[in-house]
Amino acid sequence: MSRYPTLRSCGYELDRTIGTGGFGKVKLATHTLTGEKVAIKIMDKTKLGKDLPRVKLEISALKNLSHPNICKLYQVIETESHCYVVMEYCSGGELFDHIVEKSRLSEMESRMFFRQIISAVSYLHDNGYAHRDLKPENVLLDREQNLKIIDFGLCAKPQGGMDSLLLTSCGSPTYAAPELIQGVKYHGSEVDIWSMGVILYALLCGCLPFESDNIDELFKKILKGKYIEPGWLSSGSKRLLRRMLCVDPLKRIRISELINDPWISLGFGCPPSTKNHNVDRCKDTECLEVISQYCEIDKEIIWSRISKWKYDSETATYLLLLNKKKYGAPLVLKKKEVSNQQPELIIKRPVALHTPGSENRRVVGRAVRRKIDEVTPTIPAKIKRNTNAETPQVQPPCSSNLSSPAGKLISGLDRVRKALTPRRRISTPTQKQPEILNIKKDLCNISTTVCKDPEKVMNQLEKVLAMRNVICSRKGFVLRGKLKSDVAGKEKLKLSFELEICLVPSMNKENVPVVAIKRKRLKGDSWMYKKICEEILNFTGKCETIPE
Ligand SMILES: Nc1ncnc2c1ncn2[C@@H]1O[C@H](COP(=O)(O)OP(=O)(O)OP(=O)(O)O)[C@@H](O)[C@H]1O
Repeated sequence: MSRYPTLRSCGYELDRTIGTGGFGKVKLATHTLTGEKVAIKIMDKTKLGKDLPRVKLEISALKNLSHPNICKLYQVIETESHCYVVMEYCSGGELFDHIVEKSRLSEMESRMFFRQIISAVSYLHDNGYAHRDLKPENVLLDREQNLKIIDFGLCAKPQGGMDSLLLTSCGSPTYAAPELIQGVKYHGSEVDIWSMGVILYALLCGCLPFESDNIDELFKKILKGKYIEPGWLSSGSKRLLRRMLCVDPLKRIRISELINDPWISLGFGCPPSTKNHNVDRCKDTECLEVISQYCEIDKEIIWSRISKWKYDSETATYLLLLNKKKYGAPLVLKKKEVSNQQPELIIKRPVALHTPGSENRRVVGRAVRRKIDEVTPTIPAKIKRNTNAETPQVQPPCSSNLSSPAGKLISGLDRVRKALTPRRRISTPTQKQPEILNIKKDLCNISTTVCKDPEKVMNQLEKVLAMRNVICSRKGFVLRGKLKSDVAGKEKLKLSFELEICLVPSMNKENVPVVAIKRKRLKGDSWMYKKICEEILNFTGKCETIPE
């Protein structure tokens, strides 16, 4: 029995947990109708307490924003106890993982990522929003290395527009602008520019400009605005960093100047795009046709419903089809076997979020109407025709080419993987074999070792972590590490992460798989995690030579 039956009845098959945040878990799932992967943020409303407004804010911001570098919202589902936010799945990991992987990025690579951040933040500011929690952990990457900003729980939309001043102090201390930590009134756009300066520094230097374990020390450093400029930085990047990390917000570079800074355009020949990007809100007749054939309802009727952008099942199906079209997948909607279950497109309407205590007669009235809606199908789909039939395929403009050299290589490796994989990984504590990676999917946060024995790598890892005072627990080939710190006599979790020993199908004649380590930060201090990962990466190169 699934722990989240609502998600199943709403047409989502849950997979593994891919993240943990302050509000709950983020799970990978499949939208069964389109077969597309999505990320679902699962929040227990009874545990949200005073954070409920933050969740409301995040949802309302995501509903208003549509930009290629902002994580897309597909659907919001609410029950009595839970709130599920279905989003675009970013399979490329956090931008932070790239810093960990490479220690620091080249100027060109940093520029490539940073231009996308500028494009998204400029769009946000143009639409009256300030993010207020920009940091590499809140910047994810999709499968094509497109950057996606997440976590809008601290964003602000000042009523009087972006020129009005804000007062709430928020964000992560290491990325916070001087005016924010002083507790004075500030402009949301200016604090975002400061955080972007910290991000650019982190990309180029692989460390933070202002750092201390002691919060008072950290604040002193931020207020002084003095940081080390490593010798490898170009004069252009140094100049730009100084303009972004300028203590006086009035002298700090503006987003319009940032877009046109010469360092930003170097090698690209033009500034980052700041076009209005609302492409997902456009009417796509091909996708509508697919839905129309599935439901046997006129396209125009369907569009009249979808264009209301309610972020219900219809919005999700439409946006996911658009997504498929973008990457050239066939536009098909899968029919579920007809049991007593409802078709996916007929789902319960989401119930509006409400703050405890705010109930009044109007809300009760709405709730009654909602109850009626819940039993009224949104699209009366006539699905009782062919049970397993699929809608006619609409050929996308460019199908993926499996006969290309890259396609052949991937399918070849896939065969090796299949030959080596005992169907599915048995994820029990007594798991005998490490997971065999699917190199088509699992590309990020993996380091290969020179060792051929998974058990030996596991033992050595445990030793390295024990030397760093990391508390480890092992389940099969997964090692969960926890680092605790003492805050005013109380033990607090500083960091938790997971390391998994996996096998990568090798391309040599013998087909002997390579032992690799897959890493994932679960919670806590990213920069502490980076230090531990650096030791692990260092160790992976020599684990054959480490004495027992
Ligand atoms: N769309 C997504 N695709 C892939 N992974 C995601 C996605 N959204 C979130 N994650 C993962 O889940 C983690 C937690 O997500 P998020 O930061 O949105 O949660 P939160 O509860 O708001 O966290 P916080 O306590 O930082 O505010 C992220 O760091 C990321 O690793």
